Amino acid sequence: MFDLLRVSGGPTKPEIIAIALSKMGLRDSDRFFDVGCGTGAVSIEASSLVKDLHITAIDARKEAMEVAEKNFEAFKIPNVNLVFGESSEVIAQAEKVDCAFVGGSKNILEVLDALAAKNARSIVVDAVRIETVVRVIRRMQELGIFREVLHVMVSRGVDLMGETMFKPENPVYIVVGGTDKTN
Ligand SMILES: C[S@@+](CC[C@H](N)C(=O)[O-])C[C@H]1O[C@@H](n2cnc3c(N)ncnc32)[C@H](O)[C@@H]1O
Repeated sequence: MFDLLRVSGGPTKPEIIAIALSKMGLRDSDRFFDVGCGTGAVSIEASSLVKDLHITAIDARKEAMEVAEKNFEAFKIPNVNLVFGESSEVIAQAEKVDCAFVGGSKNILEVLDALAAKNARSIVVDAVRIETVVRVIRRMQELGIFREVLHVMVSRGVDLMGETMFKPENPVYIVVGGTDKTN
């Protein structure tokens, strides 16, 4: 997982992916959308959790597409549909969406509207800007799909003269919603 090829903005930190996917409640054969997939790290981890996951990984950057494609090949991820374009438009064309991880904030309100229109069971948004978090919470509340919001801080141990100190990473907000209120 940590030999991933990188692209700016990614990969999402493994600890954040772990929390986000624990909130997702993936099930076998789900149709999972990785919105703003970047390196594809979230899809790669998600595919290890359940059987027969159908992944649609979307990004609007060519360089992210190239990196994600190589990572999916290297990690032998089956059932991935890698799509270049604007996520809200791609989601609107989809037949079914069970779960979505949203790691890109462009057109976030349109993305949420499109996911809600598909009755997505679980939507997990990862954001670092507080303005994005507020917009996402408000829209999810308007759509009747808001579940919870988390503020996650991770400090990583680093060597300091042969001993260990902790260096904090920037806080990340995880907003959880969807039609399923039980997770
Ligand atoms: C922070 S990076 C995502 C990192 C990714 N989760 C990973 O682990 O590598 C955000 C990505 O979302 C993409 N993005 C943002 N908004 C988008 C949208 N509306 N549609 C498609 N891609 C989008 C950006 O191009 C960027 O590659």
